[in-house]
Amino acid sequence: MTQTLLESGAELPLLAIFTDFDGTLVDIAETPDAVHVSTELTDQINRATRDFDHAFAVITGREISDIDRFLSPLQLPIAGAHGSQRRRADGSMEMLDDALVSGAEDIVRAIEPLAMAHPELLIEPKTGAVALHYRQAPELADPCLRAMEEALHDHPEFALVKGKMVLEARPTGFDKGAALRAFMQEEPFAGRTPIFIGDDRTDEDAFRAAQELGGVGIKLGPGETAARLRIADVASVHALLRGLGDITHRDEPLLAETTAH
Ligand SMILES: O=P(O)(O)OC[C@H]1O[C@H](O[C@H]2O[C@H](CO)[C@@H](O)[C@H](O)[C@H]2O)[C@H](O)[C@@H](O)[C@@H]1O
Repeated sequence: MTQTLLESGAELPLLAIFTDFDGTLVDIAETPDAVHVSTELTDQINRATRDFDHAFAVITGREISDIDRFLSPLQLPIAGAHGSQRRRADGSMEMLDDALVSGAEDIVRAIEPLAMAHPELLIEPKTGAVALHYRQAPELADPCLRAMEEALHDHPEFALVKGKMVLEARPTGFDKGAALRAFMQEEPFAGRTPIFIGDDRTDEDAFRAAQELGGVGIKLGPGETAARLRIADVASVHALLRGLGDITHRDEPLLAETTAH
């Protein structure tokens, strides 16, 4: 993509970078807590926030507190739990309705019997959302689906979303696309060209939103997608962020000017 932007002869627009976390910034691991976050990655994200004038945000299915813990000491703008939690660039939080918080707690209670009968299953409760993981027991995908569908039957204010070996309940009306649009109305994102990088079905809303706002979606890995561009793997995402940062950062030009003699 860098090449395309440069070859077009146009000036590189000011970019707003949005990225998914699991499967995009870090490789997928066997359990949610087992992901590896290197100090190189936190250093690189720190540098990216500077390169993109702080217009760098994570839009994830995880809780905001989870991402803070993994990327400590960084405190980025983050949309968590698929957009139902949001911390703006100025640090202020968008508050979620109490009814949705207790609705998610109800859903946890409804699926607990299945998880207790099968200790390989993992419930990840979130503020205003719930994930049911079956990576350790793929054969339980169908019973998990039935349990989530039944739990959501009493909670039409929640939608079921399917991720990588996980079923999630998130409040209707919230998704990663809506979160990206909300960021794009605020400083320091407003007026910039959005790029969203993600790897999963739940990222499709954000690919579309970025592209409708004049930017581009970049899908990691195979599979049908609305994203206009693809990238191979997590290492390539890190390289792309580095490369874009290098050509964007105005104080440290990638190419030094030559002195005429
Ligand atoms: O939107 P994302 O940042 O991609 O988050 C999606 C979900 O990621 C986590 O689960 C996934 O990653 C785990 C660790 O690699 C893996 O064990 C699991 O099977 C995946 O589904 C996270 O636990 C969820 O809360 C996120 O919604």
